[in-house]
Amino acid sequence: MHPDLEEVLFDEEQIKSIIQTLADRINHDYKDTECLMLVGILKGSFIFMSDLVRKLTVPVRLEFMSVSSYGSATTSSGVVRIDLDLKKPIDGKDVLIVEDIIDTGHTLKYLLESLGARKPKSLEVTTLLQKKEALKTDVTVKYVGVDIPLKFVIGYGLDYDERYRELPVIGVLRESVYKK
Ligand SMILES: O=P(O)(O)OC[C@H]1O[C@H](OP(=O)(O)OP(=O)(O)O)[C@H](O)[C@@H]1O
Ligand code: HPA
Repeated sequence: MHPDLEEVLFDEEQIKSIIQTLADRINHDYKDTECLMLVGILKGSFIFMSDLVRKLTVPVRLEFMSVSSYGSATTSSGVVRIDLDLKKPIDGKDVLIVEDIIDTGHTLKYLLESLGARKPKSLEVTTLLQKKEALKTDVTVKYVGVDIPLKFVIGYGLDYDERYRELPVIGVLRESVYKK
């Protein structure tokens, strides 16, 4: 186990199984789509997106957006800005936002408002992790991999101060790392 981890929440096998369950639901629900546009939110979703897409059997297109939310390294403030936007219109398309984690929900609320205003045919969200108890907004997430406790997690794309994204497992960051 990485020395900066307090505990591992999900190992590689558990992550794989969570993603397969999500993919099964998405494949079922979008079986009649002409094309599902997956919008990965950088950077955190990059590993989840790449594993999820290989389990999908419906026709897909991949797009990415990058947003920043202001705050400290472990909390977001609610002020969100688009750094990289979609290059093409999404009107009339089935759109699925792909997130690694929903925490306060501020980032997602902003994204839903921004993308919803562009008149997609449908707009839903999948997230690998959700901290239900941390939600401060009224966002609805249809495809949630797993609910996690109120702890700061890293690995499998998730960072602390741009570190640990490469860890193959998801675990809780030791408080001593960010309370130095
Ligand atoms: O629900 P919220 O409290 O808004 O937090 C969730 C957001 O925070 C993370 O991104 P972050 O801004 O850390 O950027 P990153 O994806 O580049 O790590 C995560 O990927 C979500 O986009
Ligand atoms: O627990 C978390 N870990 C990493 N990034 C995050 N962004 C919001 N919550 C988290």
